[in-house]
Amino acid sequence: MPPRLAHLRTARNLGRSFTTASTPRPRVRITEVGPRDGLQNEPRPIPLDTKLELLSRLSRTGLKHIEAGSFVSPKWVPQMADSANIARTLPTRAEIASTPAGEKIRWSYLCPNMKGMESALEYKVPEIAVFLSASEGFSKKNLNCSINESFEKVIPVVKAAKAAGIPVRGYVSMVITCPYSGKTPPQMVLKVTEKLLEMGCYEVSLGDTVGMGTVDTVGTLLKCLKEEGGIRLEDYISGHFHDTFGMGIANVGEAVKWGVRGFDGSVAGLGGCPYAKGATGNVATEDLVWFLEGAGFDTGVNLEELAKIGDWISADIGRRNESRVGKAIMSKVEKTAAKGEQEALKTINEIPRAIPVAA
Ligand SMILES: CC(C)(COP(=O)([O-])OP(=O)([O-])OC[C@H]1O[C@@H](n2cnc3c(N)ncnc32)[C@H](O)[C@@H]1OP(=O)([O-])[O-])[C@@H](O)C(=O)NCCC(=O)NCCSC(=O)C[C@@](C)(O)CC(=O)[O-]
Repeated sequence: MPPRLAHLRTARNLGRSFTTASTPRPRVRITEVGPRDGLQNEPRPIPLDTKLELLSRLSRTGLKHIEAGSFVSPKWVPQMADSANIARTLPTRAEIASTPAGEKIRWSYLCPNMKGMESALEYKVPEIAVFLSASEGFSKKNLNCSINESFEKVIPVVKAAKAAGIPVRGYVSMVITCPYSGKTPPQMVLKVTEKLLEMGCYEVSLGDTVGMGTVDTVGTLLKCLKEEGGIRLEDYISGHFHDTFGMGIANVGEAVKWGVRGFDGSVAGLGGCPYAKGATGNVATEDLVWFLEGAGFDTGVNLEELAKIGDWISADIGRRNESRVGKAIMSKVEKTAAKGEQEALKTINEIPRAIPVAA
């Protein structure tokens, strides 16, 4: 059998075993980045109340890892200037501390340096993320320093977080290609990823910041991390795919094939990066959940609720809902709305939750 078909057979077999009634479906980790990555690039100021409402609604979907804000310079990213208010307010709202299943929600905040870390410590945030680049050009644009200098800045941040018992997630940006430096060598991504893991990040999220990755380039990168770096992709790597070229979900599929079990999504596909012109949002979380559930995984996320949130936030901030799955679900809701709420819900629930890959 040619290698491509052999791979399809593996996927089918996986789909079958995942959907056997007696075996629990394997879990995937989803990090919702909409309130941070999604909103940080919005040109108009978004009221704090809208952000809090978004976080509150997301907390009721089953998502348990949500990026709530960013302790960065307000001159650089004005939209995130109210992150301290968010960090101060969230712990006062007991009703959104846990998912509907009772799991504690991990609100996370970006911290580029010790000044950001001071805020994280002041507000006792549950988690932080540090972010570096695999390309020198983007490092300069995004962090105003070289890759080596950015390491010097995050080492004390990670140390301080560990001393305070705060888990740290790492990001590597421009893992495939960079608008300033060109193609990123996978070995460079490996080097930065290894350093972040050695420092003590519990996982590293690989950012295809400009969404130019394809299944081939993503596969080549993951092969390098796995085979040259010996990194256990299922435990230590998440995929952070922007959907600028419409390849996001295809790249998630490729990453799943390589064993990656963590993915970032942004509700309604909100987003872009202030220092990567033309980059659009992440893979929409609705699309991610649909795809992963369809492949036999358990995301723990209520897709209908998520679709409603995507619809609401897009309308509220005046942008297009970029989630095709979200729009499809909402059109079902609208079409059946005349029949009453119960009927509408029944129709949504008819959408297959887990489509076996083998079907
Ligand atoms: C990193 C810096 C701060 C360096 O910025 P800088 O200008 O080199 O830093 P500085 O130390 O010289 O400080 C300059 C001013 O910023 C202040 N400052 C300094 N640090 C902070 C802080 N933490 N919080 C609040 N204020 C801060 C500092 O106090 C000072 O204020 P001034 O004296 O001029 O009034 C700056 O470049 C910055 O904030 N950049 C923003 C980067 C960013 O947020 N980018 C978007 C997120 S990354 C991303 O989206 C990619 C990702 C993660 O999603 C993955 C992917 O898709 O690839």
